[in-house]
Amino acid sequence: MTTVLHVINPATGELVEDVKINSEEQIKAAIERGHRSFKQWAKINAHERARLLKKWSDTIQSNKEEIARVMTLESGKPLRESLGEVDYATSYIDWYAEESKRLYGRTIPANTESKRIVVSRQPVGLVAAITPWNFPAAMMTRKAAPALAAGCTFIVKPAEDTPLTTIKLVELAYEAGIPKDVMQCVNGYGSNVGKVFTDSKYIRKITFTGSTPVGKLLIKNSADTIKHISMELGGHAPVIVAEDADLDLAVAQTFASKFRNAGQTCICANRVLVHESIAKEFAEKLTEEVKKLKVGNGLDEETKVGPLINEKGFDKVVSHVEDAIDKGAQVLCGNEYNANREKGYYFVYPTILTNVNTEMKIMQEETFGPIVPITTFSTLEEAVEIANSTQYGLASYFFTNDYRTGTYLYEQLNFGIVSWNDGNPSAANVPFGGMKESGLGREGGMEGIEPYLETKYLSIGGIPTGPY
Ligand SMILES: NC(=O)C1=CN([C@@H]2O[C@H](COP(=O)(O)OP(=O)(O)OC[C@H]3O[C@@H](n4cnc5c(N)ncnc54)[C@H](OP(=O)(O)O)[C@@H]3O)[C@@H](O)[C@H]2O)C=CC1
Ligand SMILES: O=C(O)CCCC(=O)O
Repeated sequence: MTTVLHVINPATGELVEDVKINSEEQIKAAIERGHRSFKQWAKINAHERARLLKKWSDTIQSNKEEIARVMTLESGKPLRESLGEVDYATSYIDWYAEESKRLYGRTIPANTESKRIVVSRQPVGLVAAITPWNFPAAMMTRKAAPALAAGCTFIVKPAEDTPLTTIKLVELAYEAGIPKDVMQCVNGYGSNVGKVFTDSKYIRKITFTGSTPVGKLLIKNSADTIKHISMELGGHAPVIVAEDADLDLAVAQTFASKFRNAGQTCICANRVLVHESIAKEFAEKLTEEVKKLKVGNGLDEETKVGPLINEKGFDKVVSHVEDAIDKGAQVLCGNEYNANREKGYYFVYPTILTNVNTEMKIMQEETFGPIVPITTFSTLEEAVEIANSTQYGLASYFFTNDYRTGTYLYEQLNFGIVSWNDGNPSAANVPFGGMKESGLGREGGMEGIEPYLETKYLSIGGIPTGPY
């Protein structure tokens, strides 16, 4: 039985570092420490918690280049994107440092003169987070920051492919003065650590970003101890380009959405629906841009698209492309690979497919790769029907300059995120999250701290109603 995780650079297949796997006993001991430290941490006043979070954010920023380099080495994303992710990660810490000071309660007018009613918020307790490999920094901080801001203690298990960024972020939290038992990191295989987390009575909340099947399992396994849960799961984002859309804007924003992190994001454009009158022009313009993308090692400054994370991800992407071609799709560019199973690297060249239909896997499942399937529609009703015909409900995009079309699409699309003429809706100040099988709860914005809080009310009776 192996005792380490081999962290592999997906651009070269070379070992970056070995990370020790924590034993079940070590994880349970970490959980107990997190539980014990909760009382103390919850008591610290909100301004002090905010100060420590701000210091953590500043400490991360002071180490930005080093963190970004580690992120690129373990995840393969282009260095410029890793640098951007460090900023994105600290934006959540900064946001929740401020929000911690605004966890207001309220009073309720009582139904008798002899009573007073006060409502307050308190932290849920020890929070366990399981994070994915596609955003190793931001997915951790957008869970850790609201947890700590609310007064919860926190324990995280990063993805086995990308533990190094998280380990570094936790070290920097200690450097910033956050107590060791308040934020902890444990490493191991998802199924093992996940079970220890869900079985523990000390963990009061599980927060997860990853695939829908694992999310469902965590929900089921959390039932025995009735944990709070937040689930940010898979997506299958439609892009609708209406007849009157600004075509250049639609092309540029679809491009931006699709190729971030080589298409390995849960909100990236997964199927593109273009009005039949402009589909040819849209596809040609997009192909022209896509052909310019340089695929390569993320450390190379020219690289715009890095490798896929691993063999499993590569196999899924290739199977979607092959299935589409078998069923009649045409390739406008791409459908080329530079992969070596023995050496362990998997590059997929950005691919555009047309003549796509809803029978193809690529139109039904999350692809997580740099592939753009384009299909056409003739009426908006038809576009909405295709867009909504999925079990997912995370992000959706549309392009139109007509406010009536925009209002109609916003109201009809069953997605937690609806993005109008905008390919990048992510930000720390907005409620990110999905409907249907894309998840439960929201991360970011004022909504993102709610899942870390319990509501408690105090009913005071016996208050004299006459002269005192
Ligand atoms: N919403 C999103 O942002 C993401 C969506 N996905 C989707 O999922 C697909 C598969 O990616 P994959 O990496 O396998 O996703 P997973 O859901 O398997 O991995 C995400 C996290 O969950 C952990 N995990 C895995 N199995 C369990 C388990 N039984 N109990 C508890 N935790 C577990 C993983 O740990 P470990 O790494 O040790 O397995 C990792 O930390 C992708 O192609 C994509 O479609 C993937 C990642 C992020
Ligand atoms: O893909 C994901 O799981 C993370 C969402 C990225 C974002 O916040 O934009």
